[in-house]
Amino acid sequence: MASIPTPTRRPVDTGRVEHLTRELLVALGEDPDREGLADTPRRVAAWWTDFLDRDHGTLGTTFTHSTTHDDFVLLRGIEVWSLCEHHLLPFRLTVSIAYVPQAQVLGLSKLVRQLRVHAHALQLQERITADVAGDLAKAAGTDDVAVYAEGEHLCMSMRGVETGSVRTVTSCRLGRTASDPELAARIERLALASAR
Ligand SMILES: Nc1nc2c(ncn2[C@@H]2O[C@H](COP(=O)(O)OP(=O)(O)OP(=O)(O)O)[C@@H](O)[C@H]2O)c(=O)[nH]1
Ligand SMILES: [Zn+2]
Repeated sequence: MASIPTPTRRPVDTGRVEHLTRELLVALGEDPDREGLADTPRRVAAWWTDFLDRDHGTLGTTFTHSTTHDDFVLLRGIEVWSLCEHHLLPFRLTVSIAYVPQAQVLGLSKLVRQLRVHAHALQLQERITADVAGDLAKAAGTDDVAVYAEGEHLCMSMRGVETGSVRTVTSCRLGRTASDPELAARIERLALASAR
């Protein structure tokens, strides 16, 4: 499958978002000065800025892999929120991340931080899945990486086709997590278990 290019973007212009949110309220037929809405543009600008420009902390702590342990490490049940780039509505993901360490192991929390870097953006579920796998492969120096994500998209549950029960599952499997059927099956069984 062709990869989906990762877009770049500038930091949020908070003042402009505040101004435009006021305009949006007017366009929606509201009185932006009424009690209850007067502070809404400021709040909306603050949450966009916090969500998109958040500092996700230190990403790259690795440890030298000194044991004979040669099996995978798998984190499952990681919950993150992202935003659908088509409708600007949230989607919630439950994610599993697995890799087979080579010379180095990564600090476990760093896998979650890297996932949040990609989730806190205007996104596609497929792109998050692929980008997290690619970053992990680079950071850990191994191709044996698998990422599974199960998403509920509000653009499909609260509007549009209004199918609240639908979950979208995506995966990106690299190296032996795709080519070794026994390893692939063991990882997939665990990776999808938290989503059931
Ligand atoms: N592949 C993919 N599609 C997504 C994702 N999030 C939302 N979409 C889809 O983006 C599509 C946009 O379709 P359009 O026809 O342009 O927009 P729309 O008329 O609002 O579509 P409906 O949702 O069918 O009402 C929809 O089919 C959404 O379900 C995602 O993460 N990945
Ligand atoms: Zn959408």
